[in-house]
Amino acid sequence: MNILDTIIAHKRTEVAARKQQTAYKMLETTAAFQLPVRSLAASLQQPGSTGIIAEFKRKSPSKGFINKEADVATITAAYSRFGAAALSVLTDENFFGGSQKDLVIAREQAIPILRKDFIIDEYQIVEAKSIGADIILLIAACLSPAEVNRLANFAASLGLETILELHAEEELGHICSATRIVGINNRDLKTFKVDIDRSLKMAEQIPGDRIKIAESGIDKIEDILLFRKNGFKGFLIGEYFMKQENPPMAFENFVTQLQAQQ
Ligand SMILES: O=C(O)c1ccccc1NCC(=O)[C@H](O)[C@H](O)COP(=O)(O)O
Repeated sequence: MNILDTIIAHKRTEVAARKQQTAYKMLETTAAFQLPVRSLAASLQQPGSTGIIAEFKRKSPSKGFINKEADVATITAAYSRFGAAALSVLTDENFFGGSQKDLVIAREQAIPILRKDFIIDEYQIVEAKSIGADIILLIAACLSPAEVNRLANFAASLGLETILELHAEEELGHICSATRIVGINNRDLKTFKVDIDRSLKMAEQIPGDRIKIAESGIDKIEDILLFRKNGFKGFLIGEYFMKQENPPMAFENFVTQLQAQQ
């Protein structure tokens, strides 16, 4: 089994247990469930948007702990204040040290929030809405095209947006009408290998009416400028900021330099 298989096997057990604990109907009663959804598509297309989707990430299977003591309120507030187009908050506990509570805290910010997790079941999408997420992620490497279609349409029925994440050409068939936003992950989730050119190699094959996001391994202004030249509107960045001694300051400096190049 590769790491992705391990994560998904664990996720199935986790979701089954949570379904026993909290019924769908209960999830729909939270205050966050009623909150208006903020659009990632709109945020990324706003003139002058940095396009940065800043990820709050304490640890990862590839790196172990990146920033064990990171404070979600402080860091997400700074990301929002200094110009992130959206936030990504990991809610997986076992492999990424995240939590649903982190997302609830980050929801104080006025920008769209991605629930970054391994979604395999409608229940997790209702959960995402119940904690205030605006966007969910569907990963082609662990879902069939029919599952992506079903889950993305279900998310849309709740008003949530979906990022469909691809890594390989064979996954292009997962794109469907409900997946308007397509991310290309430069990281192979089965081997952890990062190839920053992966997004560029696949860019041309993504239909022109989709909003393209480059994900993982981004640590330079030049990367973003090159992605933009190739039609990308969004840039998902986690580790680069989270591993710095002062993630808010690192983020502010990065955005200042980026804006100087615009
Ligand atoms: O980051 C990992 O090690 C990882 C391992 C297995 C599955 C998913 C994984 N990461 C999810 C992501 O794709 C990233 O968190 C996201 O794109 C940000 O990447 P980075 O800027 O390189 O932290």
